[in-house]
Amino acid sequence: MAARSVILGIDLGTTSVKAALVESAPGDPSGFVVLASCARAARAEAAAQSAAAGPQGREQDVSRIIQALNECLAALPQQLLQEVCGIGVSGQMHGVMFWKTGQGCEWTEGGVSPVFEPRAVSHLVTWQDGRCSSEFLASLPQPESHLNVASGFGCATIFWLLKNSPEFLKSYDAAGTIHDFVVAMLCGLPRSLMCDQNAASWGYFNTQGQSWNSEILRTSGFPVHLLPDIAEAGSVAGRTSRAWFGIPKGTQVGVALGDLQASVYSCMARRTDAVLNISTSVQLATSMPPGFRPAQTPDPAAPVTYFPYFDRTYLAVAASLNGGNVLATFVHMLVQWMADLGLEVEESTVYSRMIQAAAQQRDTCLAITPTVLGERHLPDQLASVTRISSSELSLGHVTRAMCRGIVQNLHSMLPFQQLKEWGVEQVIGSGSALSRNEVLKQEVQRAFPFPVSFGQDVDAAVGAALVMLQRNLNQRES
Ligand SMILES: Nc1ncnc2c1ncn2[C@@H]1O[C@H](COP(=O)(O)OP(=O)(O)O)[C@@H](O)[C@H]1O
Ligand SMILES: O=C(CO)[C@@H](O)[C@H](O)[C@H](O)[C@H](O)COP(=O)(O)O
Repeated sequence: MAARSVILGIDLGTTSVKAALVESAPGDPSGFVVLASCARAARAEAAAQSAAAGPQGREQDVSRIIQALNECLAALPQQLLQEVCGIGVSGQMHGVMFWKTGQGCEWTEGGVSPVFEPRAVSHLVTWQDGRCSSEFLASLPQPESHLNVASGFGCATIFWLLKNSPEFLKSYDAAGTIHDFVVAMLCGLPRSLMCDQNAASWGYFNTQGQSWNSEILRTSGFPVHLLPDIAEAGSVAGRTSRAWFGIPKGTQVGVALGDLQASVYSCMARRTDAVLNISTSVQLATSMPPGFRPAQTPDPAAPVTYFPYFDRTYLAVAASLNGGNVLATFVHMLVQWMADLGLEVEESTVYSRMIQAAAQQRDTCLAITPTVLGERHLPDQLASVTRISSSELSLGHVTRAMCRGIVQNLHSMLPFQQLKEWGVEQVIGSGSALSRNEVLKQEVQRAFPFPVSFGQDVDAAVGAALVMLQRNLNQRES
């Protein structure tokens, strides 16, 4: 029997790590089947390594993210892992971590299979980080890019560290996103490699020229030696330097992709589809026509931005900072209040009870603007609650209003009627915050003037695998 072509897809998200094993299935309408998948919460939030980051700092412990990745791989069927012939990796964009070349990890051979553990690495400063104030961002040089620079973008964070913790930066000679780090460790790359999807999410990257604004950065004293080399999205970064959870040594590993682009790749069946991803954050994306080029002078007040996709095409994206993290903040608040009252309740219990209560509460007059993190185009618009009446304060009312508020906030960024004018005919939902929340699904279906269907909850991992699968198939045809 011919060897199977199984591809492993990985998504290193902000809240959880997902992994999926995908195989080509010519007889299936989608052309592929998901043989197995796994998700593990990373619980990686950690105190900022630089005290100057203040309460707005948002950092994650890389060893906890890798631990969640190892748990996912260990939970996948061993006999399928042995058949893996390619690995696709995606993850939370914008964030930046640092490591020492050649010392970023240590491979331990003691267990069932070699695994790598992070060693000389920093925390990951994530896309939710707010240490860069508006004043600090205004002090930075003007980029030559179609995208503005916001707090939580890799280059902004590096500029902040250069000013506030210069000694910290001197400890490292490599940088990348968490998913670039995983690819570099799996392949033993001498230098960090990054595709344009993630480079654009750092700022100071020109997608037309496919290059960093090196001169602008160098003139400002930016440590340009830390910038990763650039490679095409969908290209191969290298081959695994060891066997890994039964996956053979020498397996091809793709250059790491953005989580949004990987989700879109797995969900968008037709160009007229829009993809709504609600995970820790929210993105509503639709593809722009081939040949489309974004204006090179971005409007900081514009709620819709253009993300590089594949083959020099772009996605129009309304990217809200406030998605599942709003619900998570509410849940954490309730758990904290109950602890203050002497009661101990599991977060999972709160999620299930609040969603159940809201499902019974089909409507509410309570109105919640959920922007606890502000928005990149409106950083000072924080969350608010209006139309509060004593009869609408149940857990069901508040949860229904929160779910509705998340969707309405997105609508205020990209009016759904605009999608119709762009030729969109249906919306595909993705992301765990959506797939695990019937009330959020109801509010999405109510808000959109089109049919809405829902993908899987490991969409970015499946998308990362499909990019590698398609590459393998193209290689065989050529
Ligand atoms: N037990 C649960 N029930 C319903 N929703 C949950 C539960 N746990 C987490 N969530 C939601 O899922 C979101 C995280 O989705 P996920 O896809 O894991 O994010 P990411 O891809 O950004 O890591 C959280 O922000 C929260 O809103
Ligand atoms: O914020 C934007 C875009 O600006 C998002 O696309 C961003 O990449 C993602 O929200 C982050 O990568 C986090 O993704 P997720 O962890 O919420 O899935």
